[in-house]
Amino acid sequence: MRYLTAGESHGPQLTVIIEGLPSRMPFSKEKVDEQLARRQKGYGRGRRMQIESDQVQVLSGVRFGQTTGAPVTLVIENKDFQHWRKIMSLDPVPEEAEKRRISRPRPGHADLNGAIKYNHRDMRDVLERSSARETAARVAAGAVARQLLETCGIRIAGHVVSIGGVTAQPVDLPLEECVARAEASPVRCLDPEAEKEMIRLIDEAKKEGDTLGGIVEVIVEGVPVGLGSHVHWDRKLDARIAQAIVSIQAFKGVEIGIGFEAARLKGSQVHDEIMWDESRGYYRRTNRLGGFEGGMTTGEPIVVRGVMKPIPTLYKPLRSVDIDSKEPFLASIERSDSCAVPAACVVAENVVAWEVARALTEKFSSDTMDELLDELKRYRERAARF
Ligand SMILES: Cc1cc2nc3c(=O)[nH]c(=O)nc-3n(C[C@H](O)[C@H](O)[C@H](O)COP(=O)(O)O)c2cc1C
Ligand SMILES: C=C(O[C@@H]1CC(C(=O)O)=C[C@@H](OP(=O)(O)O)[C@H]1O)C(=O)O
Repeated sequence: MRYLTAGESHGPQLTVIIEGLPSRMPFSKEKVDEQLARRQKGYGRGRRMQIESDQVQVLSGVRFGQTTGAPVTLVIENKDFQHWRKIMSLDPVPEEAEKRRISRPRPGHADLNGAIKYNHRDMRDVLERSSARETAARVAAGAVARQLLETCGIRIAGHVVSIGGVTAQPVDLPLEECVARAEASPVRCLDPEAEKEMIRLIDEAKKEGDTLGGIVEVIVEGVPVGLGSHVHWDRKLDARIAQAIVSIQAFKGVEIGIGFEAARLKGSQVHDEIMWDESRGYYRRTNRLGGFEGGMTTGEPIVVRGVMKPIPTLYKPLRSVDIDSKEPFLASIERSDSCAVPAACVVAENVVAWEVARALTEKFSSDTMDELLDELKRYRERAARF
């Protein structure tokens, strides 16, 4: 399974082409739209989210509620495009291009590196594609992968662990309860006390023209043992998930299970003892390693965390240099979010869903959904008897 995304933040639309899905997989446009709507929510977002109401148009690969096995094309309209027609024109509009040219790169954004690399004197040509608007397309692809996982009995949830240094107390709840609590929280946080403080901090940062980052956690339950492989670096599923997380705009770090904490603990405090009983087969007494050993799933829940830096566009801008005059200036101000951690949590869930679904289709015959389900069932039985 693979996909490509295309589209600019203020261009007419985003496009995703997904290739390699099994045929005869149940496909619901509503379920994709549901994930897109979740991504648009979250306390701390800017005015753009009031303009957009993301929904997919399904242009290929689906018929009568099922995939056909052909590439699936999804399109998401940028409603904001109507305000940017001149600025995003395909034809030359020299006076407009000069008037709206961005020459003051924002620290922390792709502006300057991208302008030098692609030789653009107008940094909008970089900004438009580096923008996290593209995450809508990735969530759409992930939402399709999620439907594959659902059919295989694999469930996924995400929540916000911290914002601006305020950390939620850990909770030990069934997955469904986590989902319900996260959905009800404006910051997708499971701890009501931390939630209040996070909201206060976001308001404060916004008032000061500043921004906040944080940490999100994604949990996947019901995965069979042995997805991914120890035999080669680019088949390790934990590594693929790490790449998927760090590829989300503004994500700077990733932890699997206890992650960085493992550095200060002894082996006896880190590794998960192996147990067996008649009803469960093999299982781990604990799950500190977040469901992975040797790049393969252990069958315990996958637990992965991602660290998001604060949004780089500041209403109280940092110093930068104008690329025309080379004079110091305050960086450009673009309309912006003050905290997008809750929204990014939904992105993280969906990019993880994609990687797990891809690993499933690599392990099992997956031309058709029936073959995949059949092999998965037999494999689960074999693993239990092993
Ligand atoms: C959901 C989401 C929303 C974002 N919103 C903004 C924003 O409004 N303004 C901004 O400057 N950066 C925003 N970012 C982050 C930038 O897109 C990102 O920092 C930039 O592309 C540079 O990439 P890097 O931080 O990964 O190096 C957002 C990121 C995500 C995941
Ligand atoms: C459009 C989205 O996020 C955008 C991501 C983003 C950035 O620089 O990454 C900057 C902002 O764009 P704008 O200036 O148009 O408001 C965000 O709104 C979205 O998430 O759908």
